[in-house]
This record gives sequence, C-alpha cells and structure tokens, in this order.
Amino acid sequence: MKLLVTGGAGYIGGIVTRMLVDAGHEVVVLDDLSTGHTEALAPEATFVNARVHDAAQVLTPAAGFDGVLHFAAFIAAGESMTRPELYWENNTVGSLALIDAARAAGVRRFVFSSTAAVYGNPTELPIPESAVKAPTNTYGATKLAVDMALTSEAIGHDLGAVSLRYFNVAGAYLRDGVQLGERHDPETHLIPIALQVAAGRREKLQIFGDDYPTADGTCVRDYIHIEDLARAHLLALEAARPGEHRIYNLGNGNGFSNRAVAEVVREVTGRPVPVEIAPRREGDPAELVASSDRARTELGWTPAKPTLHDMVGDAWAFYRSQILEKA
Ligand SMILES: O=c1ccn([C@@H]2O[C@H](COP(=O)(O)OP(=O)(O)O[C@H]3O[C@H](CO)[C@H](O)[C@H](O)[C@H]3O)[C@@H](O)[C@H]2O)c(=O)[nH]1
Repeated sequence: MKLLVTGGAGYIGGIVTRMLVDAGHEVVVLDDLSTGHTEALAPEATFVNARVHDAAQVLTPAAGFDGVLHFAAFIAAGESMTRPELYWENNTVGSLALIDAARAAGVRRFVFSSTAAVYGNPTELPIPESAVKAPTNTYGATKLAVDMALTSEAIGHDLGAVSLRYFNVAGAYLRDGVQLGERHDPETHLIPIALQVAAGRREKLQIFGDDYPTADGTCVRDYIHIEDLARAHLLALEAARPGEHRIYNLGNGNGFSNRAVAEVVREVTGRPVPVEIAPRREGDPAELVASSDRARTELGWTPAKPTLHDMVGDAWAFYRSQILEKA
C-alpha cells in the first residue's frame, strides 16, 4: 500500500514506519519535527516537513494514498492540564484537518493512535473498549474527540477506521543495527526518567503521589513493549473495513505501580534509583490496566515481549548506546 504516516519522526511512528517499509509498503512521513528527531526517520521513507493541519498539501487525490497512520500529537498528560489549548489545537483540530484531507483524497484506511487516557478512572478492571469514557486529563479528552470523529467519518463517508488505545508504551527497537527508543525533551515519562536516575544523570525519581487507592498508594499502569504495539498497527491496517470504526485496547493486562517500576529499573540496571514522593500530578487516573481480548481475538495479536523486565532491559540498552555513549 501507499501510506502516509504522520509523526514518523517520533518514538512510535518511527518504529512503525520501519516495520511498514520492511513489510513492503511505500511510506511518506509527515512530521513537523516539533518533538520528533530526524534520526528516527526511516531512510526508505519520503520525508515531508509539515504539520498535520497542512496534510492536504501531500494527501492529494492524485497522490494515490491507500491509508493513513496518524501518530503525530502532543502526548504529555501532565502538560495537557497546564497548557490545554496546545493539545486541543494540535491533537484535535489537526486531526480533523487530516481526516478532511483523507476524505478529499479518497483514502480508505485510517489507523489512529488513541490512548488509555480516554477512560479516566475506570469503573471496571481490566478495562474493555466498551468501558465508560470519562477522561481525567485534557490529553485523553483531545484523543477521545478524534475517536468520536472517526466513528462519524466511518458511518458518514465509509472510511475504514481503526483506533488503537495504547496503554503505557515502553522498550526499544533493537534490530539489524537500528536502535530506536524513547527520547523526549524534556523527558516526562516514568521509565526514561527512572533510567536517567539509574545512569546518574538525575539525582532522584520523583513519584507523583502515594495516596491513591492502590495497593502501595502509587499509580498503576499497564506496560506494553513498543515492538508488540508496532506490530498491532500492521494488523490494524489489514483489518480496516469501509464503514467500520474498530477500536482496540493494547496492553498486557498486568498492572505495575510506580514504585514497582522503580524496583524493576533497579533490578535491570543493577544501580540505585532513589525515590522521593512528590505531590500528585494533575489529571492522573489511579489505575489503568487493559483488557486486550478484542485485539487478540479479532486481530490475532499476541504480545511477544509481555514482561516489564524485557521492556526495561531494551529501554536501558537503547539509553546506554544511544544517549550515554553519544553524550
Ligand atoms: O517523573 C515522573 C513521571 C511520571 N510519573 C508517574 O508515572 C505514571 C506514568 O506516567 P507517564 O507520564 O509515564 O505516562 P501516563 O500514564 O501519563 O500515560 C499517558 O500518556 C501516554 C503517552 O504519553 C499514553 O498515551 C498513555 O496511554 C496515557 O495514559 C503516572 O502515574 C505519573 O504520574 C512519576 O511519578 N514521576
């Protein structure tokens, strides 16, 4: 297929692009490099430096695109509470412009990066796709709005849409001499920050809140390896059917508290990770654990690296070779 990948210079979009190219697809990457890195771009893909808002410049009827995979977004849940306008403008307004462009260009398949954050504090665990959607942060709300727009688009204009609701993505892609991993600036995600502490680049890990209604009082998340997550995108692309909006949770169904994550980082790195309890971060749900039964049944998706040790091990290998050794 000829595919447009937005956010292909990011952690997840960059890795999915490699896998799409390896599978024989022709890929054009659209990314404004606002948070992405040129090193993450797959050399086989054509790169266009533009915002998703301007996708119509590339996504023309004459260009003959079969599908769009839409990763480009702002993703820091904490920041989305202090700068919500950025998130609505980039994540929602930008996505609506992209959907318009896709419609005008006759694109039949659309795979969207949705999130566990759409559920807010879940009323049932593990969380099925049918659970109540009540986001507690703006990030989740901006993504839920796009999910709803895709449902309308599938019904109204026969789009084949798939939303993949990521739980917490971790690990790195370490294959064929290519090393791609998580690198945000500034870093806000738990595992990369804990690795910076283990590496001595940061004094301590601040854990945001220990008074949540969980076993040890810290928030609980369900981690998924980037390779398993990426593979689900290729399956989703094949599964897209005109007039249907399919939605799949992607996680392993195992909850790890923030304290437990710090412990796994200590075990894997063999280094101390001093922890300090800090105030809660605005907008954080207490516990997010996925039921991914639908993805397993309908997509035939099976995670190959379900353990947090594997994820942290790969993230640590990436961090040491790509960040510490090149610094
Ligand atoms: O220095 C830190 C960083 C994070 N956390 C805590 O660690 C947990 C995980 O936080 P992350 O920022 O790593 O990720 P989120 O759980 O906020 O994940 C959200 O954002 C992700 C993308 O960034 C995914 O989309 C995911 O589905 C969505 O829920 C949260 O309890 C957070 O408060 C800390 O205690 N200290």
